[in-house]
Amino acid sequence: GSPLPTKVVSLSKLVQELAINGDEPPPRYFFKDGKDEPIKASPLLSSIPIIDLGLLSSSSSPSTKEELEKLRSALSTWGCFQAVGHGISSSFLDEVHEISKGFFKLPLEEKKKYSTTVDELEGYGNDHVLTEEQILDWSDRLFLFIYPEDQRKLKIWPESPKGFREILHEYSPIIKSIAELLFKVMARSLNLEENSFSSQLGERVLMLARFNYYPPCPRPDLVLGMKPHADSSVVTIILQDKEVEGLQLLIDDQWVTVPTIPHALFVNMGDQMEIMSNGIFKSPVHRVVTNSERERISLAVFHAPEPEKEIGPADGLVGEERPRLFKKVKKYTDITFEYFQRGMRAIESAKI
Ligand SMILES: O=C(O)CCC(=O)C(=O)O
Ligand SMILES: [Fe+2]
Repeated sequence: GSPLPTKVVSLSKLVQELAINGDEPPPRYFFKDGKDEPIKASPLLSSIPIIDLGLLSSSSSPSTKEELEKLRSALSTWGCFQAVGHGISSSFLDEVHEISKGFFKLPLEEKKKYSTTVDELEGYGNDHVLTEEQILDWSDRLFLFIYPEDQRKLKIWPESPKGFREILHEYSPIIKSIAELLFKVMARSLNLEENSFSSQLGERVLMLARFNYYPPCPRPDLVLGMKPHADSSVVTIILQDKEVEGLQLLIDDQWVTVPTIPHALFVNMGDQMEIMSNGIFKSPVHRVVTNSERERISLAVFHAPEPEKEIGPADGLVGEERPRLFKKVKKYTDITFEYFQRGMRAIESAKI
């Protein structure tokens, strides 16, 4: 299994159960106490970069070079981009979205067969509660490890809706190969050897799928779907809801909404990529807001190194003009959960 690093006091109630009657959310969910500014977004001043993966995967042509430059610039300013030209059919992505939705639509008793427990990360549930003060997120989740393949815990892979498992088995290698392509082109964009990042990560990388379900919330001004955080992953690849926005990025101290682009994949850097790139690529702080009318569903896939691998700034990125910013880290994800629940950034602990 995947034991949690810190002592978990309890599991919180499923948000879906709280959302049924449209009652006022309990104060434990109030991210804002009503005294400060309510939760809102600022207008997006420049748009989030859109990168064509098709151009990046072709061999050197002038447009590949241009796209690599665009990628480097996107990752060193925003730390994220919308990926198009990824080669996955729109109908398959729709199927992935539909089965995710289908799972959360199942009766509660059916979903509870896959429930997480106090000492497991995997499964269906909600926030693991570490302290009484912890502010809870307005979302339910289904967490499943998809790699290493021989560690898939099929007994908690939902049997319904029909086709769920098959679709996740099919989606997993596709996302894995996109991540592998990204590691290569990210290295190339920094004039490094193609395997500079992937060789640090090892053969048996961990990949974790998180299906996020955000029910409508009667108090979007006070309650967040997911608290501000940066991902502890190397990269995260998200299939966003096609219709309902909710993801926001913290850019220059302002929260800006990520627009939905049907069938694009939203890619963001995690802290471990910020570390490996010696701070050149940014791991953006983001959050998810709620809305009172519509539910929202997303599927995030997190990519992490083989657990015994130590990762650190790539050699080619450390020099006289660019001092080493980070220590080497190992099992980085284990430390981040506690930082997150305390509202702190784990990457601070890796800084020299
Ligand atoms: O729901 C989303 O779009 C983003 C979710 C997220 O940030 C996460 O799962 O870490
Ligand atoms: Fe995230």
